[in-house]
Amino acid sequence: MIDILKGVNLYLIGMMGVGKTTVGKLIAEEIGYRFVDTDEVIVKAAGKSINEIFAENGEAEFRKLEGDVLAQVCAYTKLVVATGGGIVMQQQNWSYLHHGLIIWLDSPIQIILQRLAADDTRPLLQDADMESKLRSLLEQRQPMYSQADLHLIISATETPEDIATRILATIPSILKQQ
Ligand SMILES: Nc1ncnc2c1ncn2[C@@H]1O[C@H](COP(=O)(O)OP(=O)(O)OP(=O)(O)O)[C@@H](O)[C@H]1O
Ligand SMILES: O=C(O)C1=C[C@@H](O)[C@@H](O)[C@H](O)C1
Ligand SMILES: [Mg+2]
Repeated sequence: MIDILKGVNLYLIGMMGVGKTTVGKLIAEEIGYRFVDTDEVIVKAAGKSINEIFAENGEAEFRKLEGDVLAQVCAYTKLVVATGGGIVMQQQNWSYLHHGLIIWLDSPIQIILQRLAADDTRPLLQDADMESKLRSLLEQRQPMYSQADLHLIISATETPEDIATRILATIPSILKQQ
């Protein structure tokens, strides 16, 4: 795997809670790549949580930081990059994502709702009606996510290890198409 990838970065995109961070770490470990999470880099650089950045600086500032981090990250090779769920909405970010292989982790909203019901670390989901909020975000983002090189629909019973294995098994066929 490591040989056929030739150092090309893997970018995981998709909605909040779909498992980009969890699965990304497993893939990186498996193929000997380094793991980077754009959300984690932003939090470290800003010295505050994502909730605090949204509350104190606003979403627009968060999106600017996110774009800056992505621009820096794509200068490196041999990375698995877990991105924030909204990274796909800035057109400029696609010029960076297309430097690597883009993998869309997609799962039914009900699965995401179950996972994030008790999680208050995602400012965009601090809404009385989390389900409607998720649906409306997905509706806006779906056309962008669908520009990925690989679209993986995740079922409720698949473990992060299953998903990582499925991604790695599929990569050779996407590389051939390119
Ligand atoms: N396949 C899975 N099965 C069960 N739980 C999972 C699975 N993948 C992720 N989780 C759990 O769901 C939660 C969200 O996962 P994770 O943080 O990896 O999502 P994310 O896509 O990185 O979200 P964000 O865009 O907000 O960063 C975590 O608690 C994680 O342990
Ligand atoms: O889907 C989104 O817009 C977000 C997802 C998270 O990864 C964080 O980047 C932040 O909570 C925003
Ligand atoms: Mg994440």
